[in-house]
Amino acid sequence: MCRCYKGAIKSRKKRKEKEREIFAMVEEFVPVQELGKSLKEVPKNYIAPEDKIPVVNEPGKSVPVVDLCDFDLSPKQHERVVHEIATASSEWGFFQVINHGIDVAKPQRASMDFFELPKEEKLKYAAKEYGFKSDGYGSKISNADDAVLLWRDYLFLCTSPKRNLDNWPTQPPEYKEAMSGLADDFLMLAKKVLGFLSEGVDLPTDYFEKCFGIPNQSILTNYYPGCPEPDKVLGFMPHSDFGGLTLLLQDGVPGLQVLKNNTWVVVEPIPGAITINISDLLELMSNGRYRSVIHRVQVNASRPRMSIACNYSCSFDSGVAPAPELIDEEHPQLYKPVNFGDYVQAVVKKGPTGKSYMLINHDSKPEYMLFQKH
Ligand SMILES: O=C(O)CCC(=O)C(=O)O
Ligand SMILES: [Fe+2]
Repeated sequence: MCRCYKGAIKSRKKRKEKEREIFAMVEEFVPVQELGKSLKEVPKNYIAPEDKIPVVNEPGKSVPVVDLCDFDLSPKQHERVVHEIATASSEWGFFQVINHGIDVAKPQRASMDFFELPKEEKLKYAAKEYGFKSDGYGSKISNADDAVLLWRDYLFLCTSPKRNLDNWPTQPPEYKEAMSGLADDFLMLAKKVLGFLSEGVDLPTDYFEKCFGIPNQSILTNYYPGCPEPDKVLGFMPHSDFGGLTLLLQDGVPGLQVLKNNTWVVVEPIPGAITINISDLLELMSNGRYRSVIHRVQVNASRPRMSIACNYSCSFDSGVAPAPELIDEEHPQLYKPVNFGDYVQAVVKKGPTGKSYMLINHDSKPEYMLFQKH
């Protein structure tokens, strides 16, 4: 056996060991939905650090809304959409789309019906691993000891390249069909948006889609129960998304906030709209032209809130690098190429806090640093 082959086996083994440690088995958990029913005070391990950043919700300061006109776009409208999406993605990292042609009511109803099932029924689908590798119902995403617990339960589904429908809930009966339909619709919409984003930086329409290759897509449904002390906890800690592009359905209850000029801006829940945000890989691929921005979720005293977040990224063994076409004297290379699997492991190990890691040092060791450009 040649030396490099032995070396490859050894490093594959090491990587598997590392993965096992990070994506460790999930211990039994109490759904937050159950805690919320019985407690008058929140347990200590859910109390989030105090945040001094003010919240603004003024008219005129809100995430841009882009009208997709059911994709019946004249060349002029097409140009407008490209311009609006590219501007929003570099200034906000977030935008909402309306008239996108996707039926969002069915998957939202089916998901809410799932979370309203008795605890015993939901626990049949309890996630077996932390992180973003196995389908299932759970509450904790990271196994880091110091990760603050979120006032949130979730249902995670892998939807591309493989969909293991046998693992998906059988209740409510229409769940699988509704969510599988949403996954297909979101794949199509994500590809169209990637086309607009490519054109927005003068690259061929299929440029970013090709960079992602066969998409790795997942759907994370977040359920934020009403909370006896909503000001002490967070539904989601401030974080940036680690994938390429996130497509999100809100349910009409406010809660999502995005960081803009050091203030939290509420992302208004527009009925039927889809919120889209640039995630870390696309910031990296676009060499910083598009920004993966920090956001968080606040919870309510009495009303639960539900969101459905769909992550579009590349396969775990892909390497991702800034587009050479977007590097020149005026725009020096800001990021080091990264292996997506390593990147996700680093994020899961740390838990969803702060700006995710971006590889910015220029040697070849996979060393992740907190990225602090913005
Ligand atoms: O619940 C929301 O509105 C946002 C959730 C989120 O940020 C995420 O799933 O990454
Ligand atoms: Fe997020």
